[in-house]
Amino acid sequence: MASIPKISTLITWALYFIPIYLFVIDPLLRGFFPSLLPTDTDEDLFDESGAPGPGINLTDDSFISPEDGVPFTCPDAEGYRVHLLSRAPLIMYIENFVSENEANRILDMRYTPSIVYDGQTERVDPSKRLSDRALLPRDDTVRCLEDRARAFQGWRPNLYIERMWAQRYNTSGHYRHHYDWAGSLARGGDRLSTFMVYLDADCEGGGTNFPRLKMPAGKGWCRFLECDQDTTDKETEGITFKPIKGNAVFWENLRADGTGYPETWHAGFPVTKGTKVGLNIWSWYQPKWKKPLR
Ligand SMILES: O=C(O)CCC(=O)C(=O)O
Ligand SMILES: [Fe+2]
Repeated sequence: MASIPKISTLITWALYFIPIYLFVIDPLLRGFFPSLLPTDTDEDLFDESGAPGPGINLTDDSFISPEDGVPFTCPDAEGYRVHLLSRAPLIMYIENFVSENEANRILDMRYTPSIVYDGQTERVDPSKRLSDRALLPRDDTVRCLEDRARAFQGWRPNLYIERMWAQRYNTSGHYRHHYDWAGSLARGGDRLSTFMVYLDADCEGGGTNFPRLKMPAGKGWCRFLECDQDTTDKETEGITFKPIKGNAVFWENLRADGTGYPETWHAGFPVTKGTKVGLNIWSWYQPKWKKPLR
Protein backbone atom coordinates (compact mmCIF):
# COMPACT_ATOMS: atom_id res chain seq x y z
CA MET A 1 0.00 0.00 0.00
CA ALA A 2 1.32 3.43 -0.99
CA SER A 3 2.36 5.43 2.07
CA ILE A 4 1.25 9.07 2.61
CA PRO A 5 4.22 11.44 2.03
CA LYS A 6 5.50 13.25 5.09
CA ILE A 7 4.89 17.01 5.50
CA SER A 8 8.62 17.67 5.15
CA THR A 9 8.66 15.76 1.82
CA LEU A 10 5.69 17.84 0.53
CA ILE A 11 7.48 21.07 1.50
CA THR A 12 10.63 19.91 -0.31
CA TRP A 13 8.59 19.12 -3.47
CA ALA A 14 6.91 22.54 -3.27
CA LEU A 15 10.28 24.23 -2.96
CA TYR A 16 11.38 22.54 -6.21
CA PHE A 17 8.06 22.94 -8.01
CA ILE A 18 7.40 26.67 -7.40
CA PRO A 19 10.55 27.95 -9.16
CA ILE A 20 10.11 25.37 -11.95
CA TYR A 21 6.52 26.60 -12.46
CA LEU A 22 7.44 30.29 -12.31
CA PHE A 23 10.52 30.18 -14.50
CA VAL A 24 9.82 27.27 -16.88
CA ILE A 25 6.19 26.11 -17.11
CA ASP A 26 4.47 29.53 -16.89
CA PRO A 27 6.68 31.24 -19.52
CA LEU A 28 6.24 28.21 -21.84
CA LEU A 29 2.45 28.25 -21.43
CA ARG A 30 2.33 32.02 -22.00
CA GLY A 31 4.42 31.54 -25.14
CA PHE A 32 2.33 28.73 -26.65
CA PHE A 33 -1.18 29.52 -25.35
CA PRO A 34 -1.33 33.25 -24.52
CA SER A 35 -5.14 33.32 -24.47
CA LEU A 36 -5.40 30.53 -21.85
CA LEU A 37 -3.67 32.51 -19.15
CA PRO A 38 -4.88 35.59 -17.29
CA THR A 39 -2.77 38.67 -17.98
CA ASP A 40 -1.43 40.97 -15.27
CA THR A 41 -3.07 44.17 -16.53
CA ASP A 42 -6.43 45.32 -17.75
CA GLU A 43 -4.96 45.66 -21.26
CA ASP A 44 -6.72 42.44 -22.28
CA LEU A 45 -10.03 44.23 -21.87
CA PHE A 46 -9.19 46.63 -24.64
CA ASP A 47 -9.58 45.98 -28.31
CA GLU A 48 -9.39 48.59 -31.05
CA SER A 49 -12.15 46.81 -32.97
CA GLY A 50 -14.54 46.32 -30.03
CA ALA A 51 -17.60 48.29 -29.00
CA PRO A 52 -17.41 51.58 -27.07
CA GLY A 53 -17.29 50.80 -23.36
CA PRO A 54 -19.04 52.36 -20.40
CA GLY A 55 -17.51 55.38 -18.68
CA ILE A 56 -17.29 58.69 -20.48
CA ASN A 57 -20.35 59.55 -22.49
CA LEU A 58 -19.07 60.32 -25.97
CA THR A 59 -22.33 61.94 -27.01
CA ASP A 60 -22.32 64.41 -24.08
CA ASP A 61 -21.11 67.57 -25.82
CA SER A 62 -21.24 69.55 -22.56
CA PHE A 63 -18.29 67.35 -21.50
CA ILE A 64 -16.36 66.33 -24.60
CA SER A 65 -15.77 68.02 -27.97
CA PRO A 66 -16.89 65.47 -30.56
CA GLU A 67 -15.34 65.57 -34.04
CA ASP A 68 -18.62 66.65 -35.60
CA GLY A 69 -17.29 67.81 -38.97
CA VAL A 70 -18.32 71.46 -38.46
CA PRO A 71 -15.94 73.44 -40.74
CA PHE A 72 -13.65 76.10 -39.23
CA THR A 73 -10.75 78.30 -40.26
CA CYS A 74 -7.61 79.20 -38.32
CA PRO A 75 -6.47 82.62 -39.61
CA ASP A 76 -4.66 83.47 -36.36
CA ALA A 77 -2.55 80.30 -36.15
CA GLU A 78 1.24 80.69 -36.11
CA GLY A 79 3.98 78.06 -35.90
CA TYR A 80 5.06 76.60 -32.56
CA ARG A 81 8.39 75.19 -31.31
CA VAL A 82 8.70 72.04 -29.22
CA HIS A 83 11.33 71.20 -26.58
CA LEU A 84 11.51 67.70 -25.10
CA LEU A 85 11.92 67.69 -21.31
CA SER A 86 11.30 64.04 -20.44
CA ARG A 87 10.61 60.77 -22.28
CA ALA A 88 8.88 58.87 -19.45
CA PRO A 89 6.60 60.44 -18.57
CA LEU A 90 6.50 62.25 -21.88
CA ILE A 91 6.77 65.97 -21.12
CA MET A 92 7.19 68.63 -23.79
CA TYR A 93 7.40 72.38 -23.59
CA ILE A 94 5.73 74.19 -26.49
CA GLU A 95 6.62 77.78 -27.34
CA ASN A 96 3.86 79.80 -28.98
CA PHE A 97 1.32 76.95 -28.91
CA VAL A 98 -1.38 79.65 -28.92
CA SER A 99 -0.77 82.86 -30.86
CA GLU A 100 -1.23 86.30 -29.29
CA ASN A 101 -4.46 86.89 -31.27
CA GLU A 102 -5.88 83.49 -30.36
CA ALA A 103 -5.12 84.02 -26.65
CA ASN A 104 -6.73 87.46 -26.67
CA ARG A 105 -9.88 86.11 -28.30
CA ILE A 106 -10.31 83.45 -25.61
CA LEU A 107 -9.56 85.66 -22.60
CA ASP A 108 -12.72 87.71 -22.67
CA MET A 109 -15.13 85.31 -20.97
CA ARG A 110 -17.61 85.19 -18.12
CA TYR A 111 -15.93 83.34 -15.22
CA THR A 112 -17.40 81.52 -12.19
CA PRO A 113 -15.56 80.06 -9.13
CA SER A 114 -13.56 76.88 -9.88
CA ILE A 115 -14.53 73.61 -8.25
CA VAL A 116 -12.60 70.56 -7.05
CA TYR A 117 -13.80 67.02 -7.69
CA ASP A 118 -12.95 64.19 -5.28
CA GLY A 119 -14.26 61.38 -7.49
CA GLN A 120 -17.77 61.71 -6.09
CA THR A 121 -18.78 65.34 -5.53
CA GLU A 122 -17.86 68.72 -6.95
CA ARG A 123 -17.41 71.67 -4.57
CA VAL A 124 -15.71 75.05 -4.22
CA ASP A 125 -12.71 74.71 -1.89
CA PRO A 126 -10.43 77.79 -1.91
CA SER A 127 -7.87 76.02 0.32
CA LYS A 128 -7.23 73.58 -2.58
CA ARG A 129 -8.09 75.66 -5.62
CA LEU A 130 -8.70 79.40 -5.71
CA SER A 131 -9.51 80.63 -9.21
CA ASP A 132 -12.40 81.33 -11.56
CA ARG A 133 -13.09 79.35 -14.66
CA ALA A 134 -15.07 79.60 -17.87
CA LEU A 135 -16.28 76.90 -20.26
CA LEU A 136 -15.21 77.96 -23.76
CA PRO A 137 -17.79 77.97 -26.55
CA ARG A 138 -16.59 75.94 -29.55
CA ASP A 139 -15.96 78.85 -31.87
CA ASP A 140 -13.34 78.82 -34.66
CA THR A 141 -10.46 79.64 -32.29
CA VAL A 142 -11.33 76.79 -29.92
CA ARG A 143 -11.88 74.33 -32.78
CA CYS A 144 -8.44 75.29 -34.11
CA LEU A 145 -6.93 74.43 -30.75
CA GLU A 146 -8.83 71.13 -30.53
CA ASP A 147 -7.47 70.27 -33.97
CA ARG A 148 -3.92 71.32 -33.00
CA ALA A 149 -4.09 69.22 -29.83
CA ARG A 150 -5.28 66.16 -31.76
CA ALA A 151 -2.59 66.55 -34.43
CA PHE A 152 0.11 67.03 -31.76
CA GLN A 153 -0.82 63.62 -30.35
CA GLY A 154 -0.73 61.90 -33.74
CA TRP A 155 -4.52 61.72 -34.22
CA ARG A 156 -4.53 58.74 -31.86
CA PRO A 157 -7.62 56.55 -31.95
CA ASN A 158 -9.86 56.42 -28.88
CA LEU A 159 -8.73 59.88 -27.80
CA TYR A 160 -11.36 62.50 -27.01
CA ILE A 161 -10.71 66.16 -26.23
CA GLU A 162 -12.59 67.38 -23.16
CA ARG A 163 -14.49 70.68 -23.54
CA MET A 164 -11.98 73.43 -22.80
CA TRP A 165 -11.91 75.58 -19.70
CA ALA A 166 -10.05 78.82 -19.14
CA GLN A 167 -8.94 79.36 -15.56
CA ARG A 168 -8.19 82.81 -14.15
CA TYR A 169 -6.09 83.35 -11.02
CA ASN A 170 -5.97 86.76 -9.34
CA THR A 171 -3.54 87.61 -6.53
CA SER A 172 -3.30 84.65 -4.07
CA GLY A 173 -5.08 82.37 -6.58
CA HIS A 174 -3.53 78.89 -6.68
CA TYR A 175 -4.19 75.18 -7.28
CA ARG A 176 -2.71 72.80 -4.70
CA HIS A 177 -0.79 69.66 -5.77
CA HIS A 178 -2.94 67.09 -7.53
CA TYR A 179 -3.05 64.63 -10.43
CA ASP A 180 -5.11 65.29 -13.54
CA TRP A 181 -5.70 61.52 -13.90
CA ALA A 182 -8.10 59.57 -11.70
CA GLY A 183 -6.99 55.94 -12.15
CA SER A 184 -10.33 55.27 -13.83
CA LEU A 185 -9.27 53.65 -17.11
CA ALA A 186 -10.64 50.24 -16.12
CA ARG A 187 -13.97 51.99 -15.37
CA GLY A 188 -14.11 53.33 -18.92
CA GLY A 189 -11.77 56.30 -19.42
CA ASP A 190 -9.17 58.63 -17.96
CA ARG A 191 -7.25 61.77 -18.81
CA LEU A 192 -4.40 60.54 -20.96
CA SER A 193 -2.73 63.91 -21.40
CA THR A 194 -2.74 67.54 -20.35
CA PHE A 195 -1.83 70.75 -22.17
CA MET A 196 -1.41 73.53 -19.62
CA VAL A 197 -1.46 76.67 -21.79
CA TYR A 198 -0.72 80.15 -20.44
CA LEU A 199 -3.25 82.50 -22.05
CA ASP A 200 -2.26 85.46 -19.92
CA ALA A 201 0.72 85.82 -17.64
CA ASP A 202 0.72 89.42 -16.50
CA CYS A 203 1.73 88.29 -13.02
CA GLU A 204 4.39 87.41 -10.47
CA GLY A 205 4.42 83.87 -9.05
CA GLY A 206 1.87 81.43 -10.49
CA GLY A 207 4.40 78.90 -11.84
CA THR A 208 3.35 75.32 -12.53
CA ASN A 209 5.30 73.12 -10.13
CA PHE A 210 6.20 69.41 -10.45
CA PRO A 211 7.89 68.46 -7.16
CA ARG A 212 8.84 64.93 -8.34
CA LEU A 213 10.69 66.03 -11.48
CA LYS A 214 14.40 66.85 -11.58
CA MET A 215 15.87 70.05 -12.94
CA PRO A 216 17.35 69.22 -16.37
CA ALA A 217 21.06 69.83 -16.88
CA GLY A 218 22.31 73.06 -18.45
CA LYS A 219 21.11 76.63 -18.37
CA GLY A 220 19.04 76.33 -21.59
CA TRP A 221 15.87 75.55 -19.63
CA CYS A 222 16.16 78.69 -17.48
CA ARG A 223 14.16 80.53 -20.16
CA PHE A 224 11.14 78.45 -19.20
CA LEU A 225 11.89 77.06 -15.72
CA GLU A 226 12.58 78.88 -12.44
CA CYS A 227 16.31 78.33 -11.97
CA ASP A 228 16.68 80.35 -8.78
CA GLN A 229 14.20 78.48 -6.59
CA ASP A 230 15.44 76.54 -3.56
CA THR A 231 14.96 72.88 -4.56
CA THR A 232 15.90 71.72 -1.04
CA ASP A 233 12.89 73.57 0.39
CA LYS A 234 9.81 71.28 0.66
CA GLU A 235 7.60 74.10 -0.66
CA THR A 236 9.58 74.67 -3.86
CA GLU A 237 11.20 71.32 -4.66
CA GLY A 238 11.27 69.88 -8.18
CA ILE A 239 10.80 72.07 -11.23
CA THR A 240 8.53 75.06 -11.81
CA PHE A 241 7.46 76.36 -15.22
CA LYS A 242 7.19 80.13 -15.48
CA PRO A 243 3.87 81.34 -16.85
CA ILE A 244 4.65 82.80 -20.31
CA LYS A 245 1.79 83.96 -22.50
CA GLY A 246 1.10 81.67 -25.47
CA ASN A 247 3.40 78.86 -24.29
CA ALA A 248 2.27 75.46 -23.04
CA VAL A 249 3.44 72.47 -21.05
CA PHE A 250 2.26 69.13 -22.43
CA TRP A 251 2.52 65.90 -20.49
CA GLU A 252 1.14 62.37 -20.62
CA ASN A 253 -0.61 61.29 -17.43
CA LEU A 254 -0.91 57.56 -18.18
CA ARG A 255 1.59 54.83 -18.88
CA ALA A 256 1.01 52.42 -21.77
CA ASP A 257 -0.77 50.01 -19.39
CA GLY A 258 -3.21 52.76 -18.35
CA THR A 259 -1.81 53.39 -14.85
CA GLY A 260 -1.04 56.97 -13.82
CA TYR A 261 2.47 58.42 -13.57
CA PRO A 262 3.25 59.55 -9.99
CA GLU A 263 5.72 62.07 -11.50
CA THR A 264 2.80 64.08 -12.88
CA TRP A 265 1.86 65.36 -9.37
CA HIS A 266 1.71 69.13 -9.91
CA ALA A 267 0.40 72.46 -8.64
CA GLY A 268 -0.31 76.00 -9.79
CA PHE A 269 1.75 78.06 -7.35
CA PRO A 270 0.08 81.14 -5.82
CA VAL A 271 0.00 84.26 -7.94
CA THR A 272 1.62 86.95 -5.78
CA LYS A 273 0.78 89.90 -8.03
CA GLY A 274 -1.38 90.46 -11.12
CA THR A 275 -3.40 87.92 -13.08
CA LYS A 276 -2.67 84.60 -14.73
CA VAL A 277 -5.07 82.81 -17.06
CA GLY A 278 -4.49 79.18 -17.92
CA LEU A 279 -6.18 76.96 -20.47
CA ASN A 280 -6.59 73.25 -19.80
CA ILE A 281 -6.73 70.95 -22.79
CA TRP A 282 -7.34 67.45 -21.52
CA SER A 283 -7.46 64.40 -23.76
CA TRP A 284 -9.39 61.38 -22.55
CA TYR A 285 -8.57 57.86 -23.57
CA GLN A 286 -11.61 55.63 -23.79
CA PRO A 287 -10.65 52.18 -25.00
CA LYS A 288 -13.05 49.89 -26.76
CA TRP A 289 -14.13 46.79 -24.84
CA LYS A 290 -13.36 43.23 -25.88
CA LYS A 291 -15.47 41.72 -23.11
CA PRO A 292 -17.77 43.03 -20.38
CA LEU A 293 -16.35 44.43 -17.13
CA ARG A 294 -15.49 41.80 -14.56
O1 LIG B 1 -2.40 76.76 -13.18
C1 LIG B 1 -1.52 75.89 -13.19
O2 LIG B 1 -0.32 76.18 -13.29
C2 LIG B 1 -1.89 74.45 -13.07
C3 LIG B 1 -3.38 74.22 -13.28
C4 LIG B 1 -3.77 72.81 -13.14
O3 LIG B 1 -2.99 71.98 -12.76
C5 LIG B 1 -5.13 72.37 -13.48
O4 LIG B 1 -5.99 73.20 -13.79
O5 LIG B 1 -5.38 71.14 -13.44
FE1 LIG C 1 -3.75 69.99 -13.05
